[in-house]
Amino acid sequence: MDIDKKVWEVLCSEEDISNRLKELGQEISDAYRDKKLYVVSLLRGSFVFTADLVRKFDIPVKIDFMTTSSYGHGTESSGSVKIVNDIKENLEDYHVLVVDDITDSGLTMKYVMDHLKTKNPVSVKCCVLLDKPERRKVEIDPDYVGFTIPDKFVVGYGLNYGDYYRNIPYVFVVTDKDR
Ligand SMILES: O=P(O)(O)OC[C@H]1O[C@H](OP(=O)(O)OP(=O)(O)O)[C@H](O)[C@@H]1O
Ligand code: HPA
Repeated sequence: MDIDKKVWEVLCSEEDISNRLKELGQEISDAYRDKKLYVVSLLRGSFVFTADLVRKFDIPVKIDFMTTSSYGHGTESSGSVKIVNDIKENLEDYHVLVVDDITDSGLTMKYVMDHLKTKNPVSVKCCVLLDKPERRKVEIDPDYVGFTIPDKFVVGYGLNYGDYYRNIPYVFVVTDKDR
């Protein structure tokens, strides 16, 4: 993708994201009140979303990070998910909530949730900012979703293209200038 020959179309503005995160934060706080909650955030893409989301919780929470990788520099999943860095803590007493920026093919979230279940937590659910159900390759239906989006490659707010643009504070779609 030659980014200079493209236009950026905003899909989720900073205001859209901020408003939706307040709702999600409240919903998740209500669901896990009086439960031991452990957020497992999937690096690198989820660092922005996780930082903003957990600050909307009004309940105590432990937070740790796993690093997963499947896309490399491209716009298509390699089909195989690698856990580059795993959780070290014993999760047996905890309700785990996996937080990621996007569920696309679903391969990453399915693989990580299956992996975390082997650590015998009380429960495992997931929360994603963006859900792209048209691209699913495995069956997975995220428990908490910020926005359901069409089948477009999206960038910004943690999501990268060629390792850039993660720092853009909104989500945008890149399209051809002459379309
Ligand atoms: O549903 P899927 O098709 O598996 O795609 C979703 C995953 O792909 C991206 O991660 P990536 O492997 O690109 O690593 P990154 O988090 O470092 O960007 C994204 O952050 C999700 O974790
Ligand atoms: O649409 C996307 N954009 C950026 N990274 C991604 N990883 C999976 N899908 C996407």
